[in-house]
Amino acid sequence: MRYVSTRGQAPVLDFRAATLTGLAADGGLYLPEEWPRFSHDEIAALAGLSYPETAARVMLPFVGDALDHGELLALCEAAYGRFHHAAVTPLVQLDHDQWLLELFHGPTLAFKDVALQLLGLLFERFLGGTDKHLTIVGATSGDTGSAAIDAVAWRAGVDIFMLHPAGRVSEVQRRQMTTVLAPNVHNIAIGGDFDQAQALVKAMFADRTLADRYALSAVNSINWARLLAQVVYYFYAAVRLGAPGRSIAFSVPTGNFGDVFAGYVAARMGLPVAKLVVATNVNDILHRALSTGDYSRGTVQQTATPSMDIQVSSNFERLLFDLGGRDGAALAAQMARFEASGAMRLTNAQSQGAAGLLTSMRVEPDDMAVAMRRACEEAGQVIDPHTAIALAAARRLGGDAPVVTLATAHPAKFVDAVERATGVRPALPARVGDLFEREERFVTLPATLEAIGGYVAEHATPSA
Ligand SMILES: Cc1ncc(COP(=O)(O)O)c(C=O)c1O
Ligand SMILES: N[C@@H](CCOP(=O)(O)O)C(=O)O
Repeated sequence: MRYVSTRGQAPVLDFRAATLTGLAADGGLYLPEEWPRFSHDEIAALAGLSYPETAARVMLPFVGDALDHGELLALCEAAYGRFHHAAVTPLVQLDHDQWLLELFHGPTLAFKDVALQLLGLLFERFLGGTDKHLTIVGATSGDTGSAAIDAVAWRAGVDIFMLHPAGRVSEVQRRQMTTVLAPNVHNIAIGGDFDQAQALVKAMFADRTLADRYALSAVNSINWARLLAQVVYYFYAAVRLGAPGRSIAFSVPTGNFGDVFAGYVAARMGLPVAKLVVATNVNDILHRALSTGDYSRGTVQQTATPSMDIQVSSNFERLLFDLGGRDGAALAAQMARFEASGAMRLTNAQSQGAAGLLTSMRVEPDDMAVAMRRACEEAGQVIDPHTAIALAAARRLGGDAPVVTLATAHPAKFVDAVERATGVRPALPARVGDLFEREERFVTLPATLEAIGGYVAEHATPSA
């Protein structure tokens, strides 16, 4: 399988190189040259497989000769062996046609673990036997950071520099990152919002001297391997609910558009997906783009769903590329317009293509709180605020097919918002129970390339 950049100018790579590279050298994002298709029978054959077995089957067509089936399966077994539920991502029924897919049973209690536990192992595997040193630079609005740190802390040959917006992540989220005191972990709080952190990460990749000298790599969903691992749970859930014999809808709390794009990939591979509901909070750029064609940045507002406080959604670029005829030059021009002015319009092909599968909704804070309360009172489920955004949208836009809402985080990560809405104060699982006693370590830096790039250059190890 070969990987091409959405902006058409970067070298075409294989799976191993795309995984280690992260962002493409032309500023674009890597995508497979074509979508592998699963037949009806191949999807049916996933029934009854364990999560790691499903993962290996679904991902194998994408890895080319980087790994054979046995090697990929062994990595999946190791990654998902760290989850605290036998099903890895269990389904919970709320009522006759509404389901939750619990994605938060990994080490850091959010869906990011599903991809990052595997990505950590892929990095190790692909670097094994070389003296290459990798420098991961990442941005987080709360959950990617801790999951990535957990996945690579203490590993030889890798340093991680993780930027988070100071004061804009929950206390649990911050402590999950800053209490990991491994020497290869560097937490940086920036004065700014997530969009600024993400822009700084992309600017570091654009500085080719820095990127090449330190072999920069990504753990955000700009890295294709992140998304690939997230495709798996769409298959896993849909097959459990009757696919390929019936279509399943998914509702996804959306910020950087990675999770929902993974659902789009599953549909392109042949999974019968009735629809994908893109649920946003008041930072609604994606809802506006999908409902009116206007992709224009607003100011990031702080909400009770901090992980979705994002106005520039990296992976939307992948969707626009795929729906717009995979024309790298045209997409590069469209993105340049957006980067220069903060606004651009979707083409007819992009809008109409999206409308065939995606529908969207902006969920207001009160409706989010109602969704939390209702899940608690009617189904005995305490859900986190991000999940509640998607559940509120699922109830409004679901339609006839069964709807699976992705439950992206454990409610104890956002304990104050959950308590306000439900009166219940969920406890952290015992495995992270001493989080508030642990020592924290991070630096605070201005949100400038000079400050952040300088810090990375000072503390990173040059690649061999
Ligand atoms: C708990 C939670 N829900 C939803 C999202 C949004 O997911 P995505 O950025 O893939 O759209 C995030 C952040 O990624 C998150 O941490
Ligand atoms: N919500 C995310 C933001 C980064 O998204 P990613 O999927 O691109 O890593 C977070 O929790 O950090």
